[in-house]
Amino acid sequence: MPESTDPRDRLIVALDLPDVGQAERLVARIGDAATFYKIGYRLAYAGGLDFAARLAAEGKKTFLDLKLHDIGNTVEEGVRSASALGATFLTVHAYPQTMRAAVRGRGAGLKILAVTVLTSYDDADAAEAGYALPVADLVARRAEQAAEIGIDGIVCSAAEARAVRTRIGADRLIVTPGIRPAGTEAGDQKRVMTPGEARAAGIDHVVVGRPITGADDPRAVAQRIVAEMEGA
Ligand SMILES: O=C(O)c1cc(=O)[nH]c(=O)n1[C@@H]1O[C@H](COP(=O)(O)O)[C@@H](O)[C@H]1O
Repeated sequence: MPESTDPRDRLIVALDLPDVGQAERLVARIGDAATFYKIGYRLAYAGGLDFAARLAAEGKKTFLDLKLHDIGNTVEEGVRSASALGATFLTVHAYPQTMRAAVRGRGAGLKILAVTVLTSYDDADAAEAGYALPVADLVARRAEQAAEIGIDGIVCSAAEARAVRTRIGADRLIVTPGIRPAGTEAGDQKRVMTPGEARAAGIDHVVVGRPITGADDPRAVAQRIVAEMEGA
């Protein structure tokens, strides 16, 4: 994908809020400081899909973070339904069967992102889930498979961005959650980097939720994150 010319597009604000009213108020407070919003299943199950379609109709970019994973037919048809919502990105888990189905169901204009290993996982969590590989190796393997299958972008930690880039080439996207401006709480995130470190590692977009949604001045935090990436 060609590089976006608007630096604000690099920041995706995760609208992990309990209802559409709160999401609307946050989007209004952030104003033109952000152009791209993620709707995950906290909001999606509370009217967020209609809200996402409205945001898209108003000219914002939207990311449906539904992390689909099911039998192929269900994923393919689910992706086909989601394609009608006017979103820019949709997530699926990076299992080969799931990724192939998502590519089959993808409509024009919708990019599929494959979630490799969640940023709340470290090696011990991966081992507990039954994986023999360390997280970095699992991310690399899934990124390679995603590229072979024709997935548009990878979700991983910024710590893996350089290794992922060598495996997926320049034309696929790297989208990284687990981003924390210096001095903010990591919370349940384990593989964390700052916005500037992530940008320097070659990511295309960062996803930031609580450091913005929980801020006294969310607009100012969004502006600082964009500026930090521009300076990186
Ligand atoms: O797919 C995602 O967006 C995602 C993948 C991942 O590995 N880790 C991760 O944190 N996310 C999402 O990114 C957002 C991060 O939120 P904060 O930790 O509040 O910044 C949440 O909405 C997560 O659901």
